[in-house]
Amino acid sequence: MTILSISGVNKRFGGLRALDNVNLNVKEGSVHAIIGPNGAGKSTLLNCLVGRIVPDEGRVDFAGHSLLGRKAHEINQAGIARVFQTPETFGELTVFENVMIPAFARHDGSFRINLWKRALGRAEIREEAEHILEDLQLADQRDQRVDSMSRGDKRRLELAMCLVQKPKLLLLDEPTAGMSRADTNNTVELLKKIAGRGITKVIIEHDMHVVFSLAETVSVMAQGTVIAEGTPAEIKASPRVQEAYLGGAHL
Ligand SMILES: Nc1ncnc2c1ncn2[C@@H]1O[C@H](COP(=O)(O)OP(=O)(O)OP(=O)(O)O)[C@@H](O)[C@H]1O
Repeated sequence: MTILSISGVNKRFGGLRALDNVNLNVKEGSVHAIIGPNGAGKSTLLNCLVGRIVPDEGRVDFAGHSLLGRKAHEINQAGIARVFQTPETFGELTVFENVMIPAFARHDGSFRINLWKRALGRAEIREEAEHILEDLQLADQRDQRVDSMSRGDKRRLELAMCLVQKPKLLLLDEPTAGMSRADTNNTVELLKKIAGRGITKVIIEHDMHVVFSLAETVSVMAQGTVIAEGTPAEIKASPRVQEAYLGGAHL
């Protein structure tokens, strides 16, 4: 069953067609990667899914409802969470406090930095937060201030902050960008570990090792449109993808 349906989406920036009739369906429970060369339109498309950019034309439907015209927090409450290229965490708070904020928001609908203290009084929310820290191997850093953490750890924390919201759809924007090979492999293993939870994932990623280890379906974008879609094996074997993606080099 399709959980996310993007059809006929166009977006222009002045004279530039950043998205040109994009059509893309994501199957519920799947891991769907979107790849493509720089400037292909991947981030613009992702921004259309979270209410940061409004397409000029087209439809974006999630679980049968249009996302267009909805504010970012409404989209989040509808069950879509996003992990950014640059981690969006609260540096002056601890790891545990950071996770308490979205955990509380899931129960009470408001995502505000000063609310984590109120959440402390709620045992079920505390337990959810502790549990997610265990899962993402952050329990040892529970009481550490976030601004003293490495970038890789911050990204893991951001993933925890998304997962504690129990999203239906998780959008991962280059989850391993800037990471060492060891941190990348660790992130891939964590993402595999959470794969069994029925959370649909859309992942934008340049690292083909990550894409081919995780994705069941790969859509390839070039010049604002989807030029190919298939399994990792089909995409690797596609001459059109080789040509458009790397100017003829092999993936
Ligand atoms: N706010 C904006 N104003 C003007 N042009 C933009 C804006 N955002 C994106 N673009 C342009 O739209 C095109 C698509 O950009 P986008 O960032 O979506 O590509 P991308 O596939 O995500 O690239 P990358 O892999 O480098 O992140 C590019 O030519 C980019 O310069």
